[in-house]
Amino acid sequence: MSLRKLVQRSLSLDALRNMVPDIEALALYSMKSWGHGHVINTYREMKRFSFEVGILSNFGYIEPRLKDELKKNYWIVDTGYNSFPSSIPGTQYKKALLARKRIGKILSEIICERREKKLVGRDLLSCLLNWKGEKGEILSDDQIADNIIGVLFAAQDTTASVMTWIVKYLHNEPKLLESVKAEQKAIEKSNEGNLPLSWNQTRNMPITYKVVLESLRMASIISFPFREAVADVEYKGFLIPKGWKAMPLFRNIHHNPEFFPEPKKFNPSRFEVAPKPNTFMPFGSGVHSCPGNELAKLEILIMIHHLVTKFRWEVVGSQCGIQYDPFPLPLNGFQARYWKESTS
Ligand code: HEM
Repeated sequence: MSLRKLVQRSLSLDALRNMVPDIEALALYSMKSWGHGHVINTYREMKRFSFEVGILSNFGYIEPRLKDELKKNYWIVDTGYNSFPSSIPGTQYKKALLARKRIGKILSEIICERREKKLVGRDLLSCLLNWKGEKGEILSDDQIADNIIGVLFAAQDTTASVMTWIVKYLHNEPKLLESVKAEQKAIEKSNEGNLPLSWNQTRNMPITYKVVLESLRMASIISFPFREAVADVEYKGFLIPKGWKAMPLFRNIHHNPEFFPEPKKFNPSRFEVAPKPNTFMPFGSGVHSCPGNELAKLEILIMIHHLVTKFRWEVVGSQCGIQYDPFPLPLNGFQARYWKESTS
């Protein structure tokens, strides 16, 4: 089985079904400190949540001590990976390189324990540990660590920036927020306010789901993927010679009025009709399309459920502007004050 298939399997609908209670617990835990009216950087909070979900899907359970170590070092890598590459001690880049080495050691410890105790699960690490190539070859600890870090990286900032945009879009559209709230309150009520969300409930949130799709379109946080023509390609009378780099601009396609009328308008109801093939590709397309798309949507829906049923929020400072981190984000990570719904 190819490595990609392995990642796909660990993130399949079947695997995700069992993760709903754990993701919900992580969402509630992440929102624990909200609601006191102090200013919160929404993006930073969403990053904490998406990181926790990433850890869950990669490892299932890991010892709190190792998780804390992993978290601490991952944040150092996160701060430094995009900084000026310098090996001078004390620079962000150098610190990130050292943290990456420490992550390798932490992962080796986790891998060693799993191998010794013969622990098996459906998480990505278990799948990687059990992987056998066509000739019976297995993955080295380094290869496993690279894959784990790659998936953690692909999972965190992407999902966190989409969630931040959603909070902003809902804030800008009070009527829409009311409809989403009504949908989610009805679910909460049917659970008598304290039962956990079920898988079926997460698959039956039509208004909220359309908000997620429209946010993915509007924000188009991955503007384009990198591709290379593997053969000469003729496209609309132009020749793209074999070996040339090509960048399909998803953002332009998602904002083309021919496919999405009034593209600058946030209008989830446009998704009542399925978009034409190859006009809506927030998770890419083809052999390298995102294997984490269902997990991303699931955690976003769970986050929205608790956000709108438990909190109200007010933006702090300017609402306009975008920053790149490297994905597009509302300026300053959407700073807002959050209050518990029941309190004034
Ligand atoms: C809203 C959140 C997310 C968005 C918008 C997103 C989008 C994308 C896009 C556009 C690609 C590139 C596809 C291409 O090159 O054609 C991609 C690749 C990838 N994504 Fe995501 N992603 C998200 C969340 C996740 C999550 C939660 C995971 C894992 C848990 C994940 C794992 C991956 C991996 C492993 C790849 C590389 C696939 C390959 O090269 O074969 N992503 N993602």
